[in-house]
Amino acid sequence: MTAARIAIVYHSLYGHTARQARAVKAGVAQVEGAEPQLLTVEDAQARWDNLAAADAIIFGTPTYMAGPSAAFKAFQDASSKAVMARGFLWKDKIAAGFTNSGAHAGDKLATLMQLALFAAQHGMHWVNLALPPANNSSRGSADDLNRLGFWLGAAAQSNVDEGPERTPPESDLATARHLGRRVAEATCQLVAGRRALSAKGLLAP
Ligand SMILES: Cc1cc2nc3c(=O)[nH]c(=O)nc-3n(C[C@H](O)[C@H](O)[C@H](O)COP(=O)(O)O)c2cc1C
Repeated sequence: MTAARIAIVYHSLYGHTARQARAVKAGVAQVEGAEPQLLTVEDAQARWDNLAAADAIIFGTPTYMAGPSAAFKAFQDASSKAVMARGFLWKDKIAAGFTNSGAHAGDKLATLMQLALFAAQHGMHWVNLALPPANNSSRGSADDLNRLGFWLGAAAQSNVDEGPERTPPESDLATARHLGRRVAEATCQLVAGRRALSAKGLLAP
């Protein structure tokens, strides 16, 4: 069986989003046949061929000033020349996203929307979170999966006076694992479907 290759490209200045990225990777690794590869934005810009060979790319960045961090944006901008101009190399790959910030809302939605638009510019298929919003009733709690109530991707909140060994909380890391697992499942289905069509000579070039 051909493995589904899933790259996770992220930036993290202080380590909090890096913890979230490792949780996404752990979720991918839960799915048989899925091979995660964790890359910082700096690594990724030295290994564009790795990303071109991936079946899915999950993008992760802290929310800084209501959007992706400058380092993540530099990676996005570099992809114009290294990916789009070289022949739309990410077209038809699966994409998803996650972000982490200090405030509970913190304008994280703006970051996830920017990541989804970025994926659309590359012709990728966006996979959402598919979890009900939680922590929104008298029976809810901050321990709930998707406690921050996002749909487009996985969100995490890190207290600004605590290091990454203490924050984000386990509920946000579990939400990140959920996203990784969901992307891995969707990617394995896509890879298997393409292989089946190819065997029948029905896959469009
Ligand atoms: C330049 C800068 C801008 C920030 N802007 C936001 C923001 O718009 N919303 C928010 O909730 N937190 C904001 N924060 C807090 C960070 O998102 C938060 O500390 C996050 O955990 C940092 O992630 P990192 O450790 O992966 O770098 C900002 C922090 C910095 C340094």
